[in-house]
Amino acid sequence: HPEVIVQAVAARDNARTSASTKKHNIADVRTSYDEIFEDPKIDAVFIPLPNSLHFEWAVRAIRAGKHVLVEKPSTSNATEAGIPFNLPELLQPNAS
Ligand SMILES: NC(=O)C1=CN([C@@H]2O[C@H](COP(=O)(O)OP(=O)(O)OC[C@H]3O[C@@H](n4cnc5c(N)ncnc54)[C@H](OP(=O)(O)O)[C@@H]3O)[C@@H](O)[C@H]2O)C=CC1
Ligand SMILES: O=C1OC[C@@H](O)[C@H](O)[C@H]1O
Repeated sequence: HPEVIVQAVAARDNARTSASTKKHNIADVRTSYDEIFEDPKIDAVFIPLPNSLHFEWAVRAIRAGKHVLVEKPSTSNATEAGIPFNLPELLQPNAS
């Protein structure tokens, strides 16, 4: 979409990630997910981590005030599934 800018990518292996981001003209590579959450220029995050990490990082992202697109399955069990969609942050205007 022309209004979407991929601002940054965060991953554990900076050298490997840089090869990929260069190919896609993404200049900004971070080594921690928290750096993404702390950046006010970033409105939304995409979470393509292994399944077991989806819940933890989706909740952290929502709590950081980001819009979240999380890969499926969004959580690992029924208990986790009830939590992200009921966080107080999602009651804020423009939350989704
Ligand atoms: N493959 C499939 O058939 C399907 C996948 N999905 C979802 O799509 C997304 C991408 O899938 P896929 O590429 O197979 O996922 P992978 O599990 O292969 O890759 C996920 C990435 O997460 C990063 N990562 C961060 N922490 C860890 C960790 N502790 N252990 C392993 N990787 C870690 C790695 O990136 P780095 O090394 O750069 O940090 C890794 O490349 C996932 O969210 C998955 O749940 C959904 C449906 C089907
Ligand atoms: O294989 C896959 O990995 C990524 C997912 O978004 C996709 O739906 C799935 O088929």
